[in-house]
Amino acid sequence: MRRLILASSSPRRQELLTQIGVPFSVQVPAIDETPLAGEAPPAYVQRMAEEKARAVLVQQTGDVCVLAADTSVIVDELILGKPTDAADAKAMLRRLSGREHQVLSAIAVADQSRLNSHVVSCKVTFRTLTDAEIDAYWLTGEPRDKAGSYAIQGLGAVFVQAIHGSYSAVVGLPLAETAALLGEFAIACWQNKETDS
Ligand SMILES: Cc1cn([C@H]2C[C@H](O)[C@@H](COP(=O)(O)OP(=O)(O)OP(=O)(O)O)O2)c(=O)[nH]c1=O
Repeated sequence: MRRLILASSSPRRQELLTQIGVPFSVQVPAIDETPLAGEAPPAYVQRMAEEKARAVLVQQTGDVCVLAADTSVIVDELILGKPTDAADAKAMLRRLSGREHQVLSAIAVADQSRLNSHVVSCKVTFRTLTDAEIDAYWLTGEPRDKAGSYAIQGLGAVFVQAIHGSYSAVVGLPLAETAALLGEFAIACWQNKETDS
């Protein structure tokens, strides 16, 4: 029986994969997440997801499949990852205030013979944020480990006026595309068909 490993430290990705009924174990990838000079955002997120998958795959033996993902916020042709500190987070949130931005999420699945990956784009529109709100949001702790310094699934939901595209992609794992990609590797979703919702 083929085992699936989720190469991720993100609790959101674990929850999302669990939601679609795919059994998996977790290993945390260690890679350098610095963009290359002039690297286009879709190429960057795809490379990150592929490198995370490869980093965990090389440590495995047997019939193993590895899934990894990467999420970045794109605005003004800038790639916004996780903030380095309070000032960085607040600058990101001021930049996102009152306008539309793009969220790019890449997924990669690899086994010992091949690696397939896919990039999903979603548009998110924020209402105007005040400086006081941005300060208060930073103090909640939520922005610290989130690309673009917000979480659509959390307190940051109050900033979101519109979303065009995959909600799960913004949270960190595009589920329709993940199910399809896992299917290409003979890993089915809905393996636990009981639902508590
Ligand atoms: C925009 C947005 C991002 N995020 C999260 C998803 C990702 O966990 C994180 C982006 O950073 P990533 O580098 O994609 O992932 P990560 O470092 O958290 O985890 P991994 O070990 O898999 O590399 O931002 C949200 O949770 N909600 C949001 O609305």
